[in-house]
Amino acid sequence: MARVAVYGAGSWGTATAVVLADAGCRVALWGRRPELVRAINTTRTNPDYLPGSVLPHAVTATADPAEAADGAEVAFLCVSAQQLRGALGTWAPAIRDDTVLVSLMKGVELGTGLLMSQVIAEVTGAGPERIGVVSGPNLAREIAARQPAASVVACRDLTVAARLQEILRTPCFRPYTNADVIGCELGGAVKNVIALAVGMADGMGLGDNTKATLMTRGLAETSRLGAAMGADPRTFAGLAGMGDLIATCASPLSRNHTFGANLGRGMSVAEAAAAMTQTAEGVTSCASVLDLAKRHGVEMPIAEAVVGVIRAGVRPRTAVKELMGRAAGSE
Ligand SMILES: NC(=O)c1ccc[n+]([C@@H]2O[C@H](COP(=O)([O-])OP(=O)(O)OC[C@H]3O[C@@H](n4cnc5c(N)ncnc54)[C@H](O)[C@@H]3O)[C@@H](O)[C@H]2O)c1
Ligand SMILES: O=P(O)(O)OC[C@H](O)CO
Repeated sequence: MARVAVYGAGSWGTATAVVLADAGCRVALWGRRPELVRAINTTRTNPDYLPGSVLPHAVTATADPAEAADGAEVAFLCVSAQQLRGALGTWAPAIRDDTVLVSLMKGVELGTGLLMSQVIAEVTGAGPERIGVVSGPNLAREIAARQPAASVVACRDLTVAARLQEILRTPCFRPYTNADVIGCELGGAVKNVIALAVGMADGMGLGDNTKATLMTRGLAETSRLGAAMGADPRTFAGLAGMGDLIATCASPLSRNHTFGANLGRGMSVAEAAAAMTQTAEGVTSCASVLDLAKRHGVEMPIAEAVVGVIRAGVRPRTAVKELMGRAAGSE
């Protein structure tokens, strides 16, 4: 039985712990707050982040990073993207040098423009053969309810990706391997920004043509940035690209979509933020995605429009007018 650790007992960390337990692993789930750890171990649920889902007995929560790391072949990391660097700094001393480190996150670090795999490499000094990523159309509540879904496990070393595939595979969760770590991470980070835009369109009462346009042109922006960063263009047609974009933009369960819809209905950014109890990663990462685009000389007009709404108080209707008023182009 493989022993694994999941650092971060939020909604996705907890849902991933369920998948890993179903796949036959013994799972240590690290949580920051001792009272939540106690509640998880006594009620077998995570009342704050995944209420209603019963956790398998193979999942044990702990607030001690060393206890979580003990004997772990893989450490899955899952806090909000801007918290990773600080949190990993406290976990890393407890984690063995041969433990594979896997990001479950979908964001870009503000200021540095680093993807989560790059933050992991910088903080721990681990090489690419020890760093993986899981990304795909995986809304936590659906995964925890064991609805059939697929995802991508990426690592530059395909032997490691294949091991991660084995560790995560269940009758309901089907991971595919990929060596394109950057493409998978970009797909996940940028779709959050596009889901904010689609949510705004929904909130404004706009219809399916508008949303299909945002999703398709959003994927074009993602692919352009990916090409500039050395990603494999095929990744964006797969589960970590188009797949995740569709799930997030279409689902009322998506926090990014919900945040955008609240803005589209007329809430201010502060009001929309106050209405959230969980991470809507695109709200912060939109600025770092746009920053990355500028560094690579890539045009990302939808991401720019989202940053305008979130950071500069542009009204969603004005942002739509500006996008439609851009110079005509070719596909
Ligand atoms: N929820 C999903 O459906 C889903 C699916 C796939 C990927 N993701 C990605 O997973 C990441 C986390 O999302 P989530 O849904 O689990 O968020 P969440 O808001 O449900 O949970 C965030 C967790 O991070 C912890 N945390 C925050 N700051 C911390 C710090 N400084 N130190 C330690 N822990 C800290 C919180 O206590 C909480 O447990 C995001 O990048 C998100 O895009 C989420
Ligand atoms: O709820 P969201 O918007 O963070 O999206 C969750 C997952 O990333 C969907 O794959």
